[in-house]
Amino acid sequence: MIEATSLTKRYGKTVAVNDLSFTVAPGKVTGFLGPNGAGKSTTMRMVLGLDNPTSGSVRIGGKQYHELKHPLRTVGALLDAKWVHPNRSARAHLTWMARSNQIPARRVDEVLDAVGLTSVAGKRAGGFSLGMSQRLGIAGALLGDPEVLLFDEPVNGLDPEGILWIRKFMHRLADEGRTVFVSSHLLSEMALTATELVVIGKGRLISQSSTKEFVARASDSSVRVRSPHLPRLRAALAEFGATVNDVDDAILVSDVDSSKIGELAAANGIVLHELSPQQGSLEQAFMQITGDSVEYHTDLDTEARQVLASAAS
Ligand SMILES: Nc1ncnc2c1ncn2[C@@H]1O[C@H](COP(=O)(O)OP(=O)(O)OP(=O)(O)O)[C@@H](O)[C@H]1O
Repeated sequence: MIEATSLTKRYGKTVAVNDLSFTVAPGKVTGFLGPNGAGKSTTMRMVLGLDNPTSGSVRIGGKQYHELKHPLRTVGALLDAKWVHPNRSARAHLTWMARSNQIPARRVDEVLDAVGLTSVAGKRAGGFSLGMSQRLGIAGALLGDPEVLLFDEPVNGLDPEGILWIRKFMHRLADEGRTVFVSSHLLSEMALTATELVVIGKGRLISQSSTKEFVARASDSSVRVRSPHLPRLRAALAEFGATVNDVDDAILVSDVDSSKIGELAAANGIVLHELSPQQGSLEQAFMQITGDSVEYHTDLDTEARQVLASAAS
């Protein structure tokens, strides 16, 4: 369990994290979502005691990082996959980490096996692909067999196979009962990976909920309706206070749900050929909810377009 309470971090005039409170529960993958510069990395660094909060606190299993007796046995993290001496082999790197943290050497082979790096364990880490480096970073995070795991943008730059591997691995760790907290600015990716979402913008909490709830709350709640009696239906809906917009051969009805539209149509003897609530995407939800909190609109718009384009292709 991770608990942040009124967490605030200032760098000079920049407020990177602003009065942020959230909890991350065990047994689930919780996504930490926000556009670039929202404060995700700063928050993760504070969880890990790498940066001190200006005010507020963050606790892991009830303790601040510096109060943990065996930090690596409580919390493991992947912040920067390339943080490895390039001439060291994967095994030598992990052995060095294990030794300096009083972790038994046999754990090295266990974690190499867990991330599928056994066959290349003797090779120079400097020659690893990004995907292999991410696996090595994850192996390092798992060395102390910790209950809590933090991953900062773990799929950045990975190919589809690497992304799928990381996603499955996160689910496996959560199924083992661990607390898995993973940051990303990739909205579609988080929809597939996380069941819970902590969403921030400009350092502030925008929402904490299940991914499903987040999408439902913000998604376009309009209903698409087709009918051979559109003028009569339009009149009945207008009387009920609904907002109606024309699209192709249908109308999009807002402010009234689909069951009410069906009842109104039946009460007026109107035939319906289609009555379909419109499902919003995580991208729409994110854009709608983050709204003004987005610091770099242009970046986010470009990014959202890319995500939507890749999802559609
Ligand atoms: N060491 C620092 N000194 C000064 N400003 C910083 C420092 N670290 C972060 N910031 C600023 O704090 C804000 C939040 O940055 P942070 O890196 O935490 O965001 P992020 O959500 O992780 O974004 P990204 O995905 O781009 O890394 C940004 O405005 C950033 O410029």
